[in-house]
Amino acid sequence: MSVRLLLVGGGRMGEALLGGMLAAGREPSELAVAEVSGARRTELADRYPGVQVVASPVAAEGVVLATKPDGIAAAVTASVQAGASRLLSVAAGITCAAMEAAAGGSTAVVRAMPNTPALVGAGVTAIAPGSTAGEEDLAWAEEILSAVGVVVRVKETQLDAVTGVSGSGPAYVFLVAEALSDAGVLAGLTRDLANTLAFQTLLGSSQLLVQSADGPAELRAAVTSPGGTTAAGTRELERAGVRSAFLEAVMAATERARELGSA
Ligand SMILES: NC(=O)C1=CN([C@@H]2O[C@H](COP(=O)(O)OP(=O)(O)OC[C@H]3O[C@@H](n4cnc5c(N)ncnc54)[C@H](OP(=O)(O)O)[C@@H]3O)[C@@H](O)[C@H]2O)C=CC1
Ligand SMILES: O=C(O)[C@@H]1CCC=N1
Repeated sequence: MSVRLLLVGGGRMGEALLGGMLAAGREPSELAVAEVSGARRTELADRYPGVQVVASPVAAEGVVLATKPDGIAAAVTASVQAGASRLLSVAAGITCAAMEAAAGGSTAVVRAMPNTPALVGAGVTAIAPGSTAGEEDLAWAEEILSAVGVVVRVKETQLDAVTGVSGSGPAYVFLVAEALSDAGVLAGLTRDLANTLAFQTLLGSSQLLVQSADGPAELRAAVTSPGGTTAAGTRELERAGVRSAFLEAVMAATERARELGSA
């Protein structure tokens, strides 16, 4: 009997999607994971009882491809041979045209760029259709991905930039969290206390940003008292080129996504 959804590649992103979908109420028996690593299969089977964990693709109504970009073509071929008629890839850089060529038929392809906060239902994913994918295929992808966060539709040409901003973005935020905590320790706080302050500050600021009618510049102004502590701290961030570093980071990640697609 075929499962409703097969995930090919049970690594970090694959597990984030799997965990997010289960937390959102998907039945484990609807899901299967194909994963080449035996050790990883054991981990996944232990962590997600009821989900079928296999070494290679099995028959499924739809397939989510979450291998590394250089493994996508082979995973497409294996999934189509196992009977998939609809594919959703989360791989950075790999174009719909490349996947359609590997599928070699009328398989509908949707390309997506999610991020790991999917694991806690707070992801954001951009999706774009391949040449034969229609409204039903996009709605199918949205149903899967909206279980783990916000979904937006974009043009495929925008997906490499999306990768630079939100696909890779959690890593930049975690780096900020580490740095803020390290700074607290430098200023004399214990690590536990510095972590609590840094992490809750990121969480609270994000919630304020999405709930407020004000944008980031207004919210930052509200923290910055004339002649006060925040202005003194912000001067150091500007002096160190933090704003420019973010611009360069996103451009470098966007360019790397393009390279992965042309390799
Ligand atoms: N991590 C992230 O935050 C995000 C990742 N992505 C995309 O998700 C994809 C996966 O990334 P990530 O999870 O970080 O990588 P991982 O290396 O953690 O996961 C990939 C997994 O797929 C396995 N695998 C490789 N080939 C096959 C195959 N043919 N069949 C089944 N399993 C296979 C790998 O095994 P082995 O290691 O033994 O090869 C590995 O366990 C990438 O394409 C990436 O661009 C997209 C958005 C965010
Ligand atoms: O680092 C990567 O290539 C993947 C794609 C986006 C986030 N992680």
